[in-house]
Amino acid sequence: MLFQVEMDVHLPHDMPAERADELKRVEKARCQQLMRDGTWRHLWRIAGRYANVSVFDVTSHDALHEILTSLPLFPFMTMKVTALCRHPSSIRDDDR
Ligand SMILES: O=C(O)C[C@H]1C=CC(=O)O1
Repeated sequence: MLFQVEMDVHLPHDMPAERADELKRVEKARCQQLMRDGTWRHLWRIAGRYANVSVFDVTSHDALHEILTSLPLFPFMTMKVTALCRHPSSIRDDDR
């Protein structure tokens, strides 16, 4: 099951820089682990914002919820989730 997830990051302005850097470091490691295993299919920065648009490939809604809520930056992000389905004109076999 594919889902588009738009994530907006809102780190508190008074968060110490070392704490923010550490959160970003562990978030990056987790993200790249999920990308390597095929769960986090796409990751794009939204130009001009501390936000991304991502595509996740998961087995269930519950699996997506578990992944998103366990991200290190989850407490500091707002997320918008959109279910995706195959477009009839797509030429990509893995778009499902
Ligand atoms: O930077 C972001 O968009 C937030 C988050 C998503 C991947 C990652 O490494 O951090």
